[in-house]
Amino acid sequence: MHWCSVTLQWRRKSAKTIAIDAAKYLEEFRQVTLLPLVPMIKQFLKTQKTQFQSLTSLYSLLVLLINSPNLSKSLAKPARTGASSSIDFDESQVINHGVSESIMEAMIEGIRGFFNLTDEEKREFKGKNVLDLIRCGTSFHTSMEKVFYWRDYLKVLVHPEFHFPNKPAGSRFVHWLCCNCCNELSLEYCKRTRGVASELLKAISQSLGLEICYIKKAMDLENELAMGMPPHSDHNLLSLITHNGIGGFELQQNGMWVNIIAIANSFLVNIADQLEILSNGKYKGILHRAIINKKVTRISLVMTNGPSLDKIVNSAPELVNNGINQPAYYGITYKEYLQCQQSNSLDGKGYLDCLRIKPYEVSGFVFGSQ
Ligand SMILES: O=C(O)CCC(=O)C(=O)O
Ligand SMILES: [Fe+2]
Repeated sequence: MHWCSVTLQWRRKSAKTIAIDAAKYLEEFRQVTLLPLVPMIKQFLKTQKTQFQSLTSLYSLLVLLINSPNLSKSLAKPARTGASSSIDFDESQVINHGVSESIMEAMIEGIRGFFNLTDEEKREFKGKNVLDLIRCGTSFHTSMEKVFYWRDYLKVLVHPEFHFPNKPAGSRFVHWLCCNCCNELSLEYCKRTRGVASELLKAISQSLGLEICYIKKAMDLENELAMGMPPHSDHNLLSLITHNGIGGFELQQNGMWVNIIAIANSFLVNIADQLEILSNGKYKGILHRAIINKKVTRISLVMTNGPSLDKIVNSAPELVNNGINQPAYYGITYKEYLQCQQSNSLDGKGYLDCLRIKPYEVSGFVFGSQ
């Protein structure tokens, strides 16, 4: 591919960090509506290490930013970055990279199109969790900031899975799930910039006196595997799974992902979340994922068996009312569970974690106390 043979040129330039003091901003720009400083992200950030661990190839996030047109009037002094003794990537530029000017310009225009959407239109992408697949918002972490940043952002996970907003409608910029996405601008841009990053990492390996592919190998970037399904446990009681013999069904054991080689004509049986609740945690919803590769088509049939939709699933009284064990989960209907789990991005056992009762919440009883 042509971006593999880019010649790299480095040019140093001083970096600017743009910061605006909110009070000063108010004074100078009373006519401009102030962005809400109300915390937008108060939600509990779940530990989502699994998602990081699971990504077997370069984890790429595309961050698109737009700044206020009046920004320059109230710039704080550009922050000085610390003295650098080696190449500082915040201060470097690469040219002759092979990504065409037209793609770069069209991306900039596409970004403008996204940020010109009304708040209502963007609402569905408003961010909650750091690892959301698509997340837009304002500033950086508004509930923590004394100085806030006059920028709106859109962050999308673009590799190993490609995600992109489907708005503004009709734009080449957007990701149409239903058509051949290979021609799409944003996908093309991401592929090419990832290629540039890959070349830079080779150059950096060499500059450190290491073998050319050292960083790629050390960071597992060579792996051609892609995520078929990220780590999750199933929402139901029991799942029965069968495959076309390609493998790729993986379970986590002692912190490692293990590929399960299925016996011919067998079903893989997955204990799922409702069984974990019912058994009060004696059975655990199995954390699993599916891995695919570029070469072969993988087919799986997953038969999920769950309770009735309106059934409130609680831990079985026989397992909790014996004076020793306490209920470990809040009960909700299977329907609610399903709706919540399926309308959020899959993140390990995140949703089940929300239903876990913390020891001090059980009728004032604190485990370990007399
Ligand atoms: O494709 C597979 O092997 C598993 C798919 C899966 O985990 C699911 O659909 O919940
Ligand atoms: Fe599953």
